[in-house]
Amino acid sequence: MDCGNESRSIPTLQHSEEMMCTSTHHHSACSMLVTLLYRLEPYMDATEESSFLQDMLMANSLHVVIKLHERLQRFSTQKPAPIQEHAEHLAHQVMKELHALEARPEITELMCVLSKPHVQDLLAVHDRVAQNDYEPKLPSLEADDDDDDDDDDDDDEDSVRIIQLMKSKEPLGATVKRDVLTGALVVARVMRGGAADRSGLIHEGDELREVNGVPMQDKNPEEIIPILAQSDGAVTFKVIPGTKDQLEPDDTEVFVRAMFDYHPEKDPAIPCKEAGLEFWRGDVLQIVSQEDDTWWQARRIADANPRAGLIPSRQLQERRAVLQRPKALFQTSRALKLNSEDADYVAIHGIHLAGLRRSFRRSKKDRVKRKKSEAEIENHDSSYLEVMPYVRQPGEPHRLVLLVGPTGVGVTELKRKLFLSDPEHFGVAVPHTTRERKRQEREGVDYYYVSKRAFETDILEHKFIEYGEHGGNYYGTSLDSVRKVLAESKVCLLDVEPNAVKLLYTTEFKPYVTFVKPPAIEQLRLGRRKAKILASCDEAKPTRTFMEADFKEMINTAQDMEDNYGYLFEKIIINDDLAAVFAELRAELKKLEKESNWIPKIWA
Ligand SMILES: Nc1ncnc2c1ncn2[C@@H]1O[C@H](COP(=O)(O)OP(=O)(O)OP(=O)(O)O)[C@@H](O)[C@H]1O
Repeated sequence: MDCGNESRSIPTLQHSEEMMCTSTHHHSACSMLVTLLYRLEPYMDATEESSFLQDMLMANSLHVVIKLHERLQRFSTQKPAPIQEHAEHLAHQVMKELHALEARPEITELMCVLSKPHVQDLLAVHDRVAQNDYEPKLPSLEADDDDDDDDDDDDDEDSVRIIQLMKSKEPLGATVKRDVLTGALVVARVMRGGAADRSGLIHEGDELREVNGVPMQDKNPEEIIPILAQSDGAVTFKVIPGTKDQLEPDDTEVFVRAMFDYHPEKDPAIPCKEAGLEFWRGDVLQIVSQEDDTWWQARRIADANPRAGLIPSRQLQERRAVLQRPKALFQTSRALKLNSEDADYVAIHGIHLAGLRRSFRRSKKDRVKRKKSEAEIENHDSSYLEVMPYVRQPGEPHRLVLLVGPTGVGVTELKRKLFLSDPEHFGVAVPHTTRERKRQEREGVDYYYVSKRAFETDILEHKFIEYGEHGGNYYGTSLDSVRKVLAESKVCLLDVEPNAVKLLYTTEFKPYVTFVKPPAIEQLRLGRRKAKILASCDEAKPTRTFMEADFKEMINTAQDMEDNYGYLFEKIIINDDLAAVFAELRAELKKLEKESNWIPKIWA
């Protein structure tokens, strides 16, 4: 090989490398090929041979194979751990969600990719590998003639079934109990989507005779767990099939929002703690089986795990709720007296936020004062609320955004910030008043000015969401003023007392109820040092700085609100760092407008 040849071949290779090399590993593969070519060149006597070899070694496919080989080599020492074990189920859920969204090119493309058989197979294989669901091989089944010699009962041999399952990392997904009548150990429940269910071989009511050759006659249900734990790979069950009908295929589409927290390990009544499903208030659950009146089977939709868990049925939970004594009646907000002039609260950049005017806000507080004697505890759903996915269609009004919180927590501040962030997009309902219009004010912008008689007629006709009296005048927010904002295709921001939420809990408004919660008292002391609240009735000035008692009352009222109305709250935000909370709420509202969200089924 002469120098001329060398200087020709190497640049060609380098040119090829630039097109393909994306990693240092690949670079080493390319250098290896260059070296190989270089070493072989002295043994080649024809240009044809040389160019054939060069072509072969330069082929893209060869480089890709080498690159793959190098990657795999790396993983042979690193052993990557799966991020999650149920990719197939997750892809299925994603497809369902995408289906509900409006068709955009990227959505269509993703759906197309996810529905390709080879992508689905790839995900299935991924899951099997992630769950170690591939080894060892099932041993061949021995004839059970010998075993039957030991049986001291005279069951019909044909009815005994031998089942082998491969044990992977996931639990079997079945519970067992002792049959009180026969004393036999039977399969009490097969958890939907679990290993036993997917095998299709174990059914509720099957009698367990042996597990891995160990007779079950004298065993307690708990004693099976160590036997299963000891078994490595295949688990053999000898069962007598029960008479119970087999489970229907899993096609239930019942979704609920949980109204309470549930921790199975703390529930003494659950038949099997390990089979329980933990959840928190607000979680959306898919109910996959309601066969048992007391214990349902459900999955949390946010989980990728397809195996269902046990949860208390609606019936059970409501019975439990009735037995619990209601907490102290809802404490009303601080009493206020009509001692300040009727001043604007906000007039920034020429934007008057009528819904934030101090006189109006005070009237709301007075209204609360008047209603103090009314019990705020209502009969409410204390278990599950059936929900369904919802995506706003183009042209449809936005969901009404309701902000609820104890006095001084920052509801008005958040509403103001949201409105000012995009006055074209957000709107605030214009309130009604019976007081005189001031010179600088405009009808329908600052207030709707109406007579006392007209206001009282509207009260009787239930036109107000809330109303109150302040300085001898009525103030109130009407349903129509909210409708007006929605009709302008704006997101209507409204803060109401929690007892008014129910009035708006309709298909028309589809309210998104956000509860603004105070942080711990230490944070309040620190963060609200300079903040001002509306003063109480016996104070000369209309606003003043927070006092210790304000913080305590805020926290107590928030707790009462959560206890009594928490079932209505779709979002809870803790108003600590104002800028962060505002950003979170803004992002949440954006998501609400674009993505699928869960709404009560009764709004359908
Ligand atoms: N996260 C926060 N950090 C510090 N100050 C805050 C925060 N949120 C609100 N504030 C301030 O606290 C005060 C009370 O807030 P705001 O007026 O919004 O209360 P509110 O919930 O509307 O109660 P009310 O209806 O009784 O007026 C205001 O001065 C406001 O700027």
